[in-house]
Amino acid sequence: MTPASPQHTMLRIKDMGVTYPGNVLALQPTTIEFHKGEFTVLLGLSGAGKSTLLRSLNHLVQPTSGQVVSTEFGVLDNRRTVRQHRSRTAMVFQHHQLIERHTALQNVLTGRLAYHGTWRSLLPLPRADLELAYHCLQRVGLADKALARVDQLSGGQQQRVGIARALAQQPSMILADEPVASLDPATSERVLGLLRDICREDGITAVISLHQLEYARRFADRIVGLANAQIVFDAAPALLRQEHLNQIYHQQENPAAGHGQSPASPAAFIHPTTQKTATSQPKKLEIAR
Ligand SMILES: Nc1ncnc2c1ncn2[C@@H]1O[C@H](COP(=O)(O)OP(=O)(O)OP(=O)(O)O)[C@@H](O)[C@H]1O
Repeated sequence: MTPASPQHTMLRIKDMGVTYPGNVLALQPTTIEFHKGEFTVLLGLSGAGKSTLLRSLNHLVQPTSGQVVSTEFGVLDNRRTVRQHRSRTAMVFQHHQLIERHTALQNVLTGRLAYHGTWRSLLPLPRADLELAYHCLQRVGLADKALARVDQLSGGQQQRVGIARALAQQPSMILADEPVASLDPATSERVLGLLRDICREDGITAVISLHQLEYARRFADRIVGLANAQIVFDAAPALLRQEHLNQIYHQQENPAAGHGQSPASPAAFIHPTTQKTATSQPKKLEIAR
């Protein structure tokens, strides 16, 4: 696939910051764009702010400053645009969040609920929804498990049901928060490969948080590295060097420097498409811990 270009911006984050109650600064005011069809991996230590950034993209976490702007629906500053944006933004969770006693097909069908009003969703869903749900299960290789209860499926199969449910939503964007954290390495690779291939085929913009650097290198079109509540790297995987990893993982070149302080050198922001390098001086961090 041709790398996504800036002209195909899906979502713009403008000076968006998140401070949780208790004055916990989880995300410094951040400006970043996500492009159509791009598979972006968020990397960073635990507590760096990956989930906060990811979940604020559809206001599952409410930003405390700045804006999220959807190219399709506009600024997410009212319930209507948030609802419209969420209807086209599917989520994949670490622990699947499936209804265990229900079948795979029933779970995938819940991906259609965003398209129906509250009252309509109490009734059986239309046949077209059923066919779409089955097709989504076929795409993740689980057509033969459509009528199996999900608590009888393996962890990897359950996550594939989670992906099928996301696809049933016919999303333009998928947000996946550590989707392979509970899976063994072979299953993780299969699930991530499947997700990446489907997103490519359908031109879905994906933002995925991961802990595994090797998967980020292998599957991502773009890596966004976070440390201490701010972005310290944003570029294609091929441009990720040891110095950037030191920043993301807080490894100080000067061992006398304290662990967890802000990076000593400017962070690299290399546009994944143009591969031009610019530098941005990291702001001084004042993070309540
Ligand atoms: N609901 C909350 N209330 C208060 N503080 C929170 C809340 N959620 C997260 N935090 C704090 O915000 C910071 C960023 O957390 P976040 O979950 O975004 O990090 P992360 O990089 O996703 O970590 P992990 O990889 O462990 O999931 C952390 O200091 C965390 O303790």
